[in-house]
Amino acid sequence: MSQRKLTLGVSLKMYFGYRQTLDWCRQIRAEIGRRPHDALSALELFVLPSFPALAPVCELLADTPIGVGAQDLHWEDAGAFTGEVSGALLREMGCRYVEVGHAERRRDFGESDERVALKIAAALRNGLTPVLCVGEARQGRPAQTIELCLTQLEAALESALTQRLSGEVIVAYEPQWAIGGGAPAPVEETGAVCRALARRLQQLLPRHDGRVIYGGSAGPGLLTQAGPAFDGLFLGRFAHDPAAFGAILDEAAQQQERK
Ligand SMILES: O=C(CO)COP(=O)(O)O
Repeated sequence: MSQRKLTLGVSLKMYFGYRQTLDWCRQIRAEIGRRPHDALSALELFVLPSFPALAPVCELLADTPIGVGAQDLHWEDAGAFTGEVSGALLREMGCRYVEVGHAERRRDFGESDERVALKIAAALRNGLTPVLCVGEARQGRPAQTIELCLTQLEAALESALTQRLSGEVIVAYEPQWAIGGGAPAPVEETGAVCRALARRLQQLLPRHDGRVIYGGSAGPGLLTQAGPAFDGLFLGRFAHDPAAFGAILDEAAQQQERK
């Protein structure tokens, strides 16, 4: 577990306009540039902007350690699917990651476990690393939460495993009730869920390192507080300030050094 790369991801959701996205990426690039290369080389970093900003963001971040990905994909690689974007296209344009099954997509766009599973398979088939989001809708007892999240994880990987697809999968554990709030869920609870998910992920994909990162009002200070409980963070609003992202980078670098 301690050998896993600490991972920091940011989803910009639909918060920023086009120019704002590019400005933010330039500032993030500057934050990266201010830090010694060695401190960052042990981390895995990715950013997920809106679809129309993907091409310029790929270009802007090409010479940095930050990978780029999309917030969604279709489960087919081509065809009559108006308004959709395929994993094949994402890969072709330089994306390395794709988010699948975020709570907002499950809740607002009716994304079922079956669709999530097909999208995970599409991501792996196209050489993209899926960032699979799981998490409970309401705060419950830890044992219940773990069971629910393990069920979501198994359902999400079912198509990929049946098709014998393999590849790195990053799981983002995001308790839905902690998303968009003022503070993250308590580390004592989320740490146990992350560890249970990591164990199962490694059983399901034994050849991969199976990282489980935490998301839901995550911000500066959380990684230090959580210690080895998380393999990293999936950030939203609290990474909008580039300086806050820089502070989280420093925490991650320090933590990686201690491993
Ligand atoms: O959903 C999230 C990341 O995908 C978390 O968002 P917030 O950190 O803004 O709550």
